[in-house]
Amino acid sequence: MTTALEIRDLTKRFGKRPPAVDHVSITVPRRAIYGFLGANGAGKTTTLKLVLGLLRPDGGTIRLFGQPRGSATHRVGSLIETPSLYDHLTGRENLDIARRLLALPVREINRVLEIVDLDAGAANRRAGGYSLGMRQRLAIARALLGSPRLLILDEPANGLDPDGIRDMRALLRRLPETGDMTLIVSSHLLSEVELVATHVGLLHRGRLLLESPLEELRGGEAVEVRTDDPVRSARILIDAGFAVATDRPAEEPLLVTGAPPAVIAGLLVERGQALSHLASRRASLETIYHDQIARAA
Ligand SMILES: Nc1ncnc2c1ncn2[C@@H]1O[C@H](COP(=O)(O)OP(=O)(O)OP(=O)(O)O)[C@@H](O)[C@H]1O
Repeated sequence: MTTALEIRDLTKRFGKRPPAVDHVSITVPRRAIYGFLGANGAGKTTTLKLVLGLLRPDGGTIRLFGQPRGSATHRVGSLIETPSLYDHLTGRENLDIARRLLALPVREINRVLEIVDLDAGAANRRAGGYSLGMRQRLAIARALLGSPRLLILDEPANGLDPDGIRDMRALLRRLPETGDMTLIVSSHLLSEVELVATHVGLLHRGRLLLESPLEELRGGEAVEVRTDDPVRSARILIDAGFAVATDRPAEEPLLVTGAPPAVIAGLLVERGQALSHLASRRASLETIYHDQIARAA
């Protein structure tokens, strides 16, 4: 069995508005770090809450490690929205409450503290005095109690300063190495996801626009093109079936995907466009993201 999470045709409506999650199908392979992307309101949190059983779906199925969600015996750890901690208790005491509820041995606390890199000094201080980054790490430590095989983190880097973001990145990279663990990380920070994810899924207005291993996605080259008439050049390229990023500042070169540089140059020159710059660039997740959103519009 190689799939940690398999979602088919999942739908969730709130009242009479268009569905927040609209026939979404997602496959997360085991041991993946799955970057779940989408703008604010795309439906990421709703999807994750459905996976966790915090909301009831209107349609569709969710399977965890090959079993229907409700009967899955594997523990799923999660951090959804801001961590709720007991501020008057120390980090260690916060973990101990959760540990008792799960009937786990005391040594479990040191294990998870070590993974999230909270040292004894920090663990013995009151959580109320923690920085946001430390709070996030403590909440992740709590989610790791009992060694869940699937860990779901909703925007774990939200609100963190650059140091906090760097620490979180290192932690996310480390997690799958701590055991047979699969990670789903929702985020709108594309550059962050790019640095940690093995797979990405892109949600847009409740629909899944794209799902792919990150490497496959980035395999496509992006080509920068500058001509004396970028609007006309873009039209020529789009009409020829190539993707042109449409949301870049006018002074930036056009960014084209879907063909090698020579083909793009050949087409533009053939159509009378004066080419002043042509450079090949590895497509960033940001380019791919905006390209996909533009296609869906
Ligand atoms: N409990 C609720 N009642 C009504 N509408 C809701 C509820 N929860 C979410 N929604 C709506 O569903 C849509 C998707 O929201 P969701 O929070 O899942 O998006 P998201 O991708 O997680 O965005 P964000 O990054 O802002 O958290 C939004 O239009 C939101 O207003």
